[in-house]
Amino acid sequence: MPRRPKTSRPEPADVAAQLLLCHGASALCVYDAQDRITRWNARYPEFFPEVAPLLTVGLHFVETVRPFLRLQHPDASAQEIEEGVAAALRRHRALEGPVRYQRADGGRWLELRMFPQPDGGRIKIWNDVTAEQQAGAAAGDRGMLELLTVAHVGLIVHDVQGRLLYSNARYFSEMFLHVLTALPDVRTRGTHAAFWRQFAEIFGGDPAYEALCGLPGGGRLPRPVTLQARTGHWFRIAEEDWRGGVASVWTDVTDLMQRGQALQAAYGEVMALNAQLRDRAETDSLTGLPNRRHFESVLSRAQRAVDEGARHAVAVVDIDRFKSINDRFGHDVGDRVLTEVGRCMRTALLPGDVLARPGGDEFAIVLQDAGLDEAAARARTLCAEVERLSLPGTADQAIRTSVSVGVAALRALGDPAETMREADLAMFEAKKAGRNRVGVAG
Ligand SMILES: Nc1nc2c(ncn2[C@@H]2O[C@H](COP(=O)(O)OP(=O)(O)OP(=O)(O)O)[C@@H](O)[C@H]2O)c(=O)[nH]1
Repeated sequence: MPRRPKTSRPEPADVAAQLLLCHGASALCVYDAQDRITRWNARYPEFFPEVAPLLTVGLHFVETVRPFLRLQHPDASAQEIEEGVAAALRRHRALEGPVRYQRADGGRWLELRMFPQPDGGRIKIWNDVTAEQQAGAAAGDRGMLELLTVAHVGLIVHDVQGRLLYSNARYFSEMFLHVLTALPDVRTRGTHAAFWRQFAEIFGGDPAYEALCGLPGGGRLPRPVTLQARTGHWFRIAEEDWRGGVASVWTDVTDLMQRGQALQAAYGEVMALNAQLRDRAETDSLTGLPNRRHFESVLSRAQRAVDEGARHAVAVVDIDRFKSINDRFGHDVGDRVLTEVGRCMRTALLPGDVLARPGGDEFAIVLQDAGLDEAAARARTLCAEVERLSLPGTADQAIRTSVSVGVAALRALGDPAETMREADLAMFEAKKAGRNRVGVAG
């Protein structure tokens, strides 16, 4: 469905007026700050026939009251009429909540609402509630409707033909405006079905609103929906069958949604912190390599893979005569040597190999996809790379170092700790044989 251009957005107050201009069931009259009539809809003169012949833009409120009072009180003096007019003007200006009254001529029962406008003027809306008032059975509903007038939900009821029957002040003054500011043309479409149809047209393409587009003929929502108006407010809308028509209840859930989002953000932060803690618990802080704990879980995984047919080997690496580096250059330089040897070996290994620093000047490796020969060859590469490493010790003296390595192959259904001990022994053999070399277990 094509979207309508949203360039000529009406002002909320204007939209409010438009809404009632189109809803046949209500009379609407707009007054400026000086209580002069600026707009009205077709129902207004129908509701107030005595005003009809006078109606012009700029007609003052009191001019609408005077003829009515004269009609109702033909024997009243001019002063009494003027007192009545003044009282009516005071009520007009002081009106706040909805008022339900019967016209003094004994005709319609009306429910009057006033919506103050930013320019100091006001919109007055009258609903004809005669039928409801007269139906004895409706007495209970009336109480309920009065309750809903002050409730924190928006309520709108459409009759069996889909025409607006009732809307409480909250729905109209607060909630509907959030949506209506985005609806450019409500004038020609007054029914419930038309509302949803237009709603779908405007918001089509947005998944939250797509659900609404699927309504058959704009009929009642099959289940409640929560959606965000273009103003940022969130609404939960639930619709129920009501005497052949539809009752729609709009609840502003902005607060709830914002709290939910804040909660979700906090949950995300906690999860990120947990991940950080887990990382820290498994990382050697000096070299950034996996620590003993991490290595043990990698070793167990490698053993399980070998049990299932893979070929992996392990290696134990020990820096040669590391104590003397510490003694000659200090502990800080010793630390840097550990870090650099670690970095050098990491670069020399294959990406799938896992290099860890379990502690001291010792490293441990799981060599992926390697039998004993392959493992020994990769270990010899490590020795050669570390031997080439040159690190600044003092101003005039570079540090050269080497490593001794022991390798062993993981055996299917074997004990990985036992294999590590074998690699350790092979490393000691390499040390005994003169260092800077590889010992092979078995
Ligand atoms: N700078 C530094 N030194 C450490 C660290 N952990 C252990 N060491 C030192 O590393 C040295 C290990 O020495 P050994 O393995 O006993 O012997 P070596 O000097 O390496 O000699 P060989 O192993 O026989 O070649 C000890 O002096 C420890 O104090 C560390 O985190 N930083």
